[in-house]
Amino acid sequence: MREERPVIALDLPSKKAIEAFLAHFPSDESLYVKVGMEIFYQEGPSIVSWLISEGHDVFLDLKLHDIPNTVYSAMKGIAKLGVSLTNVHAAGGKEMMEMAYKGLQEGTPKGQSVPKLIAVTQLTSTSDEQVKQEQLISVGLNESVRHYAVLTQASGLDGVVCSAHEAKDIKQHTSDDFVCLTPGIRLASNDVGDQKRVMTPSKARENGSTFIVVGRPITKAENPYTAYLNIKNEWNGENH
Ligand SMILES: O=C(O)c1cc(=O)[nH]c(=O)n1[C@@H]1O[C@H](COP(=O)(O)O)[C@@H](O)[C@H]1O
Repeated sequence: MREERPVIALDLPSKKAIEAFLAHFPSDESLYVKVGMEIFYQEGPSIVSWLISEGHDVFLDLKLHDIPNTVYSAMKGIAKLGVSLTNVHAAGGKEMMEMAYKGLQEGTPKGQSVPKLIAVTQLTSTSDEQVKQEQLISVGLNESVRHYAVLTQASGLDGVVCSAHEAKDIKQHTSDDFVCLTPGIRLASNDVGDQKRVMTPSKARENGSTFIVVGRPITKAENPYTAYLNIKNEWNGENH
């Protein structure tokens, strides 16, 4: 089911910076936030428990990619943190993804729900040219993304990270309820930055994204709450 709240990427250097950022939002507003490498490697798991205790849902984006046994053990630990969603790289392979899922299931404390698990196909900062020339995947980006999505589903995971450009094709080759979490979201007026495959919130909705992830257009905005609402309204088709 489509998540109505854009997931805010908390790509900030410290808990203090996150506190200052969240002060722009009404204190009773429950957000869906993403904890990624930048903040996790500074603050550790306590940043996750703090955000959850503040009433937010957390996507823990650590993009695990290692041998199956290491990913299995890491996921057993992640399962204890109470996050709603987490991820691995599909390039780690089917056995790694299956072990990641097993780790999450075994590590989740009784009575809690198992976090959703998704796999990164091709990063939204990657172009077709890079896929062909740097990764030597001659079939190109679209086919590589589709292949990873089908492999991810066959590994028992809930969905993938992809760009909104590929979401429609992925749903056709997997199923309607297969999660397509799409970063690289920009309003027509926003800077693209290092992203290559970008799309507006309304187009992402049309293409079947389940979640959109938005960082700098909100975190670097003069008024983050207004920027968040603009994106949220467009994502929910409420712009008139
Ligand atoms: O897994 C992710 O969240 C992710 C995958 C991907 O392919 N592309 C991508 O941009 N992301 C993350 O999504 C966020 C996008 O941030 P902005 O480009 O600032 O909106 C960053 O935190 C990235 O780490």
